[in-house]
Amino acid sequence: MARCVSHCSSSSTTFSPSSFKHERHLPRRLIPFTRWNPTSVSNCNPSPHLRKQFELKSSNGFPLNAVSLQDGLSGNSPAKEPVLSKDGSLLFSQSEKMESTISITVVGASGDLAKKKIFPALFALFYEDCLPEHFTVFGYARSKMTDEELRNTISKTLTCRIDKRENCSGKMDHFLQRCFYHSGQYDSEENFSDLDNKLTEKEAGKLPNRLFYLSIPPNIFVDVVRCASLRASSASGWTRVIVEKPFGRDAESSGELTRCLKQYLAEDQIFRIDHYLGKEIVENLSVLRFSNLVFEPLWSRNYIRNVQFIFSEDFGTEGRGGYFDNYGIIRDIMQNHLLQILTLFAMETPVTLDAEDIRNEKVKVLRSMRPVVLDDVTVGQYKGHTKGGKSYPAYTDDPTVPKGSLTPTFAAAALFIDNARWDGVPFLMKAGKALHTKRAEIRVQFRHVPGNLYKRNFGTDLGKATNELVLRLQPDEAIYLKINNKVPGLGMRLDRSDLNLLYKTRYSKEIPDAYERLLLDAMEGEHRLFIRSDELDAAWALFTPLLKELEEKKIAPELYPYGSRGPVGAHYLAAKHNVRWGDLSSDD
Ligand SMILES: NC(=O)C1=CN([C@@H]2O[C@H](COP(=O)(O)OP(=O)(O)OC[C@H]3O[C@@H](n4cnc5c(N)ncnc54)[C@H](OP(=O)(O)O)[C@@H]3O)[C@@H](O)[C@H]2O)C=CC1
Ligand SMILES: O=C1O[C@H](COP(=O)(O)O)[C@@H](O)[C@H](O)[C@H]1O
Repeated sequence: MARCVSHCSSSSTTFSPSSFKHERHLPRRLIPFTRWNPTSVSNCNPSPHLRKQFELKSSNGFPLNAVSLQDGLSGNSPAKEPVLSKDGSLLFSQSEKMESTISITVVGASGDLAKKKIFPALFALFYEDCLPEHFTVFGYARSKMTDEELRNTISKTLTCRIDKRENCSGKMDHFLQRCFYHSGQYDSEENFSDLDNKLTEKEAGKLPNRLFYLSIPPNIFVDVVRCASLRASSASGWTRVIVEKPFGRDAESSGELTRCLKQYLAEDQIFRIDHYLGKEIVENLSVLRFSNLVFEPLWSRNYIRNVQFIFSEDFGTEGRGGYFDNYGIIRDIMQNHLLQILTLFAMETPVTLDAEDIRNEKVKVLRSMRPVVLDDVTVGQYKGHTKGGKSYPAYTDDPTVPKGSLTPTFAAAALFIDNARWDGVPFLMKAGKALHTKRAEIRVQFRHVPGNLYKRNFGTDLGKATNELVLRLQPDEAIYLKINNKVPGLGMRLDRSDLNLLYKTRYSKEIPDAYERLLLDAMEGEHRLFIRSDELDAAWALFTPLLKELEEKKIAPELYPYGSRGPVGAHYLAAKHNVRWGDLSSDD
């Protein structure tokens, strides 16, 4: 982060804060409810007329046009307040209905994430008619490439998510024709000026809105934001920046990064992405809790014994060892993905579904939590293993990983929320690479039924008699509840069954990738699924002391074989808190 510090200090005298044009937000309640159709949220497909009027909908279901029209005030003229008609709909003058366009610049377009996730997500949005009529996609990186070469590269990863989709190849061609490439350095204002010229040309006099996606290593975030803000931000529309993790390595470096970004951007222009927040089941977590009477009353220490957040991958760092070794599994998965889900799980009912109301509740959870302590953590690292004649490498066999590295590829931790709702309930996290399976899930283990009448029928293992609610994020999205029931017949034998909502059998429509939802929300200016700076600070405050201690004390991770269930230390940790990992139980 040393570079960031120098930019910050030098820029504070040179540039005015927030060179990007600030956004103005229309209070959500001013958006006419008659036009909010929640059932169409995931199904863009607006009529061509609506698309012309920029009728995008975010995952919250709000139409975009209300935002884009008022965002599109030209120059520095003061914000015009929207006028409400008698029926509550918004009135705009004809001159304000200027056609707008969005330019999406993927910075780091030659990289892995851009190819694997960002371009395919943009194409999927285009395929589903979720992008506005006028849009352009630019790739930006140092690699030399022509427009055609970029199109060739990204065409290899574009897929119509379901086979045999109509017009897929035609739509791909149309999409690719909107994709362009500009080669430049990340710290060159001149190169960003050239990009600005190209963007302006493609915007063809329409109201320009610009979205930059920073799909680059974090040490160049601030350079890019500086150059883009000074040379390539929109003069009259909005400018927004999506920032990929990692947001620093600890509280200090993250705070420094935030300060540097805020030299050029207002908080509402920054979209800190955590792609787990865009996953379907994570979106469903709040719906499950707050729209079903049967769950919310149980959602507390009175009925819940423990909650588990589990992430496992059945492959190692493969190719990303260089990045990973500087971060480790706690920063890569726990401090962000799992902690974000935990806050959504544990938060109080927000006042509304607005981004600020939700994020306020999430911050309260984080601030009520105890910092994680070493005694409540176990770390591991995978070692080489041979199975069925096939050899699997150790983490330290990766040529980009320093020999003797102590970086954990596995961690388990117990966390606690010291508030009235969750006092004493262990929230366990477990995350690991090169394990026996790939999955991510939330498991909620409920308490025993008091004075259980059927104790006799369960035998001695009362742990099995309790209910467990599982939200499986991946693979095969599902929500299931383990219940006890009687085996049919004349006897009285009890069984354990799943009430199972398995998405693939319930819904024929395919589930969008998390990046689709998040990109759409960023275009809409919807921050609900992005991380606010105070959330980030609070998240780092929980993990920084632990991370420092692990590094200072050079804690050696427990080795576990590639493809195994992880180190045995995770079981001791769970047992210490009277917990059994649900994913390892025999009836799962
Ligand atoms: N890949 C993934 O699955 C995930 C990635 N991320 C994050 O997203 C961002 C992008 O990831 P990913 O695409 O894997 O990253 P890459 O390492 O592939 O980098 C992206 C591009 O940045 C340029 N670049 C790479 N290293 C440097 C450097 N040291 N200095 C200057 N430019 C460099 C390269 O482009 P060129 O040389 O052409 O300029 C490269 O193609 C990172 O912040 C990463 O942590 C987050 C979640 C998952
Ligand atoms: O952010 C990251 O996520 C991926 C896992 O994402 P998923 O959506 O495939 O579950 C992980 O592999 C990577 O290490 C991490 O940086």
